[in-house]
Amino acid sequence: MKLKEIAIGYIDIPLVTPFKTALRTVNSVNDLIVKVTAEDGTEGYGEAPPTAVITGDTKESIEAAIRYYIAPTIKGMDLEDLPAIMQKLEKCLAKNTTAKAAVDIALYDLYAKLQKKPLFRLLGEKEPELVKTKLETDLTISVNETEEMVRDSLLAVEKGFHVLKVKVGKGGAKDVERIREIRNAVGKDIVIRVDANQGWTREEAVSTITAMEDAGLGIELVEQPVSYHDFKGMQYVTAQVETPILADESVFSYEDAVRLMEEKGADLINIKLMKTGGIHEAVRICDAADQFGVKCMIGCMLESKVSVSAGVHLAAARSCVTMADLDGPSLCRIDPYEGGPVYEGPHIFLKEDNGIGITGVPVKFETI
Ligand SMILES: C[C@H](N)C(=O)N[C@H](CCC(=O)O)C(=O)O
Ligand SMILES: [Mg+2]
Repeated sequence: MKLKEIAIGYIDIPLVTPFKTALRTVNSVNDLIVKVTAEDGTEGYGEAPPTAVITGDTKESIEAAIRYYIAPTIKGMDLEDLPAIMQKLEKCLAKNTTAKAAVDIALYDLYAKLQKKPLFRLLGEKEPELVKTKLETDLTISVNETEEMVRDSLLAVEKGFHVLKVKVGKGGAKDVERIREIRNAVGKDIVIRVDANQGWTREEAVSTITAMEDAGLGIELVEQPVSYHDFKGMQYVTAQVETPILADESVFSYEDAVRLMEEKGADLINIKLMKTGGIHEAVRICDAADQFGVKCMIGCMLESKVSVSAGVHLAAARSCVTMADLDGPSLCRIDPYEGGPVYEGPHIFLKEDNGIGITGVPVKFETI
């Protein structure tokens, strides 16, 4: 069966509240959606969020990569030979991981549908007895003035979330105050993970995390304390503090992940499909994490339910994935799609529908 057609369109979904990190502020999810169609009319969907501050990929660069490089390279290829398509996708242009991820996800969705299997069952064939059918995601608390963050944290707990991913990285001493006040408000049973999004220097990271430890704030982990450039800084912070360090912006590829695990640049890895260029490379990172005995998070950018669902399927399929930061759909004001994993507060339920499970995508597509 050949890949007959590739089409693109856009979705624009307002957020419940502005999303604020040490790197950016965003008010809506404005993403490119990809549709791939097989000769028999079966369709697969993918999504590309332009997260320029992390991946370097903009709306314009994503569209150009798919329109002028990826689509002409893979159109007409044999869908039964997915590895061959993935190799062409990887090699037709360097970097551009977001555009590659959107197409990779759409192809996996289509491939699993043609195999008549849910994607998580297909990806979980290595260890079928360990496949999960239910996940729990955290909810992100944007970085703001402390009072607002406390209010948002209490609201999240009221909605049933047990794990908060609190954005910091805007002044070490202020960050300790933010976490202290949130801990006082939510109590000791709520899990707090902290994401600095590269906002600290090495020294600031160590003093800030140590202050949180000394104050007994019970932090589960700290994500990406220093710049993604600063590998030695990641090693330094990981060695100096007790709290586990999770690498996010430092790890895009399999090679990044292996170096980090070999050279102790972090204790844990946040795998995001938009950094890896899709499921294909993310699976390789999971295989490496299995070998090193390192636990992973599957995370997302600010994305809606098409691509986040692909992350959900991968998280369900692999036992090295013990943490989910897959709250994109929870941050959106509406869910415009039909089908896909079911979100109920913090819980995500996998269904046995073929592929990713998304059936209705309200987007005006242009065939390219
Ligand atoms: C949305 C997710 N919970 C998250 O916080 N992801 C960020 C990057 C999001 C973005 O800027 O689009 C992260 O883990 O750093
Ligand atoms: Mg992060």
